[in-house]
Amino acid sequence: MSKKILVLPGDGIGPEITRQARRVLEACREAGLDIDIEEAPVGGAEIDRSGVPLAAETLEKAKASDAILLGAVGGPKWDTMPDIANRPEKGLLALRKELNLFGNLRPALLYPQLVEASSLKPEVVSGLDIMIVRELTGGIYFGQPRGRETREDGTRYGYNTYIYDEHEIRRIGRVAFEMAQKRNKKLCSVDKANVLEVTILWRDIMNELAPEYPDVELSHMYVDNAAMQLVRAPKQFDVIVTGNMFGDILSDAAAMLTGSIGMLPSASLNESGQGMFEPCHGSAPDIAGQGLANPLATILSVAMMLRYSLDAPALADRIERAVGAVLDQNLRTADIAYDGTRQVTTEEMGDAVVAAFEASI
Ligand SMILES: NC(=O)c1ccc[n+]([C@@H]2O[C@H](COP(=O)([O-])OP(=O)(O)OC[C@H]3O[C@@H](n4cnc5c(N)ncnc54)[C@H](O)[C@@H]3O)[C@@H](O)[C@H]2O)c1
Ligand SMILES: CC(C)[C@H](C(=O)O)[C@@H](O)C(=O)O
Ligand SMILES: [Mg+2]
Repeated sequence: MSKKILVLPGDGIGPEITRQARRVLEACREAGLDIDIEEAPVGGAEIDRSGVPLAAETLEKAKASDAILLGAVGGPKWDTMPDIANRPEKGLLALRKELNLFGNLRPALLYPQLVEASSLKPEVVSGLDIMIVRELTGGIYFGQPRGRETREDGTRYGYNTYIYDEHEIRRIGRVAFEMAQKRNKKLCSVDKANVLEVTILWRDIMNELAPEYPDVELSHMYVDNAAMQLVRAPKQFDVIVTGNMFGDILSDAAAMLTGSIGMLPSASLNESGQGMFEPCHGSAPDIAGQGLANPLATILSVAMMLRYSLDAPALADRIERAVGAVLDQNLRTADIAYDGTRQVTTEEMGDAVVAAFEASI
């Protein structure tokens, strides 16, 4: 039976980058992948259409899909909406929560052709290959109580709750240990256990899991130090596991090691292997509609979809090789261009990846 793919372009550069990624998906269909592709609005685009960031019928379609490809949501047009619970980002968070996509994989891999595009020295980043495993459906993003209120004396205050229970920590811990087993067998758990009780529990649970994975070397690091180490000596890391908010921040920092935020794909998975695949970056309103956006993070997210949700690892390899081939041809979107390379538009980059994909076997 055909696998169902739901494409949610979203806002800003979302439609531009998903258009190119969808072409790669269609090239996979030509190559024999049995898929049906459907598209729906989400985020600001859906607010403009129906008043809410995620329509009930889109959520139902998402639940019934084998995999979802999402561009990005949000933008200045909706940033002043007073009710944060109805902003574009809420559509994305609701999808993650409703589909129970707790396991977020964010691989920061430096293509050797992009060593010079990174803002760090070549010797610091060359050969970089890190996997950040971010917990995605809990922590301070979803903890209750939360709100903004005003005291009797007129002082306004806001609050959120940073909470994890041991089951949530254990299940993301297992994802990370298993990932480390398939890689270089080093796992660094990032927390703030010197200050926050919730992360003392996080550290305890990681330590409790460790004996089940004797081949994996577990270490712990405070998040402030981890941010520093990521730019000082990133190659010390293999797999990093951390909570929702720390993972959000550290993955953007890791993105720059790979040359650009436009290079970092992601997979968000639930226990049954269903997944949502999206670039780590946002809707980039500053460059939207100008053909400047790098579609490679989204295209590489399609590769992750094939590997993690559609059981088509050979096609995933083929997409990743096609991206390498395009970089070998010296083609670069603006964010990764430098002297001696040829700057291309979002669409030209898509053309080149599709051509390289079709030319390979
Ligand atoms: N997953 C998502 O949907 C997601 C993720 C992050 C931010 N957002 C939303 O996006 C909006 C903008 O957020 P922001 O500016 O903080 O972050 P952003 O990631 O959208 O942009 C940060 C910077 O990186 C650049 N950039 C991002 N993606 C790029 C690409 N593919 N190619 C070239 N350059 C790229 C942008 O031009 C900008 O200068 C906000 O509304 C935010 O909430 C959405
Ligand atoms: C848009 C926002 C809700 C989202 C997050 O914070 O998770 C984004 O920054 C990301 O990294 O996917
Ligand atoms: Mg983010």
